[in-house]
Amino acid sequence: MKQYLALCQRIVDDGVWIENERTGKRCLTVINADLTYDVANNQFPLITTRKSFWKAAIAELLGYLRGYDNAAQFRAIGCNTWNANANDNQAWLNNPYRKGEDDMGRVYGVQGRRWQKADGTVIDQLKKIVDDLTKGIDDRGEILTFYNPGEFDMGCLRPCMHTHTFSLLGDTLYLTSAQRSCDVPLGLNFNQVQVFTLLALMAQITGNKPGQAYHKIINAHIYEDQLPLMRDEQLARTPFASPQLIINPKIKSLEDLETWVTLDDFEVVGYEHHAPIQYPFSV
Ligand SMILES: Nc1nc(=O)c2c([nH]1)NC[C@@H]1CN(c3ccc(C(=O)N[C@@H](CCC(=O)O)C(=O)O)cc3)CN21
Ligand SMILES: O=c1ccn([C@H]2C[C@H](O)[C@@H](COP(=O)(O)O)O2)c(=O)[nH]1
Repeated sequence: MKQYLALCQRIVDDGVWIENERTGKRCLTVINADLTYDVANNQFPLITTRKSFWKAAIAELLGYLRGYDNAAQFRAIGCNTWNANANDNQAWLNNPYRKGEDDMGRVYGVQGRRWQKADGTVIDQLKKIVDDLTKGIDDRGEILTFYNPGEFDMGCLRPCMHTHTFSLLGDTLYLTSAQRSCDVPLGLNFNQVQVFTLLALMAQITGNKPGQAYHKIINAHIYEDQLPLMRDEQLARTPFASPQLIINPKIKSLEDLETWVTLDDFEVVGYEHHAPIQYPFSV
């Protein structure tokens, strides 16, 4: 939590105003932030200086791992975060690849589970990684990447947290997640939860112990219309201690994640938080 607040404060103190053409808004921006989450000791990095809707963040991650490509699929498992990008962005609405209401196109999990090869076959990146880690193999290329420049024009948004690299030292699993662009008040609140949960889940289903998760962010920003709430409200609050994430131990395989897992299989204990803050969202 302290590292999150330190990043917010750094943006407020040292950020540079940058015009963003896609959203038509200015963002206060810094370059490069490195966050570390202690998954080994279950220090769940949930924001405590406002109420965090962590279940939606885990649902979003679950949708990525399942290869979802439609905002209705995300809604069905308890996540509303893709409605606006799928249905309210004019550039995507005009895009001939958009297949209709709620379609997100070839983003995130589509690339992770069904990366299209030139010969017509597909690559399931996640399955290869799970199979290797289960056998104790780290070939130094256990990389799940959603970043496919050849298909950017076929999706509603380029992936922000785009590459997850897994590493094994003995039977301890590490994760390094790379993010090119980060909406710190809204997106990072979710992304921290996702990096932590991804390592915890992958360790659990591959029979390894979780170690640390490293989250590397390139462009970290606060949109102009979010700044007063962050500077004057959220940053004035004193954080509480980290809660813990409890994952149903019956989740034992990738197939479990794909088939029966729901948000009821995740629980947070010891979550003390301040009042909610509703930040404006930019499409
Ligand atoms: N401008 C922008 N920021 C983002 O963080 C973002 C995008 N766009 N587009 C793609 C996804 C969607 N994400 C989102 C979208 C909405 C919320 C959001 O509204 N969160 C609220 C409440 C969520 C709820 O009630 O479930 C929050 O207070 O955190 C968070 C992340 C993250 N990503
Ligand atoms: O997981 C996510 C997804 C998106 N974001 C934010 C970062 C930016 O504010 C926008 C994406 O805009 P681009 O113009 O494509 O950079 O969404 C996030 O923080 N986390």
